[in-house]
Amino acid sequence: MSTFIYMVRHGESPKEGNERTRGLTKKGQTHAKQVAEILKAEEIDVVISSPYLRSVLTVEKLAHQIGKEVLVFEDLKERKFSSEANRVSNKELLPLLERSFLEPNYALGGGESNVDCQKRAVKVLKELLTTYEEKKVVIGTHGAVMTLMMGFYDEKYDLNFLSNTSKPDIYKMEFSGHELVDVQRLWSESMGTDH
Ligand SMILES: O=C(O)[C@H](O)COP(=O)(O)O
Repeated sequence: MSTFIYMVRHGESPKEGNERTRGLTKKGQTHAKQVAEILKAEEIDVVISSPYLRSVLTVEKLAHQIGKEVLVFEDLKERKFSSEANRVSNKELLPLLERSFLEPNYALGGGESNVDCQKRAVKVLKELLTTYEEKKVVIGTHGAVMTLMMGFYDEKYDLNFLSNTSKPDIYKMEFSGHELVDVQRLWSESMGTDH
């Protein structure tokens, strides 16, 4: 029997504000409903999330649908890009990501590198694969940390992959033990997304 990890990148969130506490826009709230609807048939066992509100809110509806609460893991938070508590603008983020995927140890002062972020998030993911062996586990997540977790198992999940993901997005990863055997995208862009 396989273990399934569903990476659910959060829905649309306001483009400004505190990284930890900004929630979902109206459209993002619709995204959360769509996520719950898509995953209804999957018979999910457990719903886990990054501590950031936009991520929790994207998977909360789904958790309640199966009679559970969202379990939050601090080390599943988005890569910390800088020392700022507020969102880094897209204009600053793109060159930072480009450099980070070429130089995985690169970080701004007060921020994390890709290597640091991948290390702490994959540690959690490995623990989850052991704790929830043969179960179906949803993880509410973010673009960079999700790509780094997926990239640990297959290097094709790189900056190009990240650039082609949407908000929200859903990837169903199938594991045999700790080995990744298959990935399917469950979100369809035709459902309306944010980039
Ligand atoms: O998923 C992500 O890329 C991060 O959480 C950033 O999302 P944002 O575009 O809402 O800032």
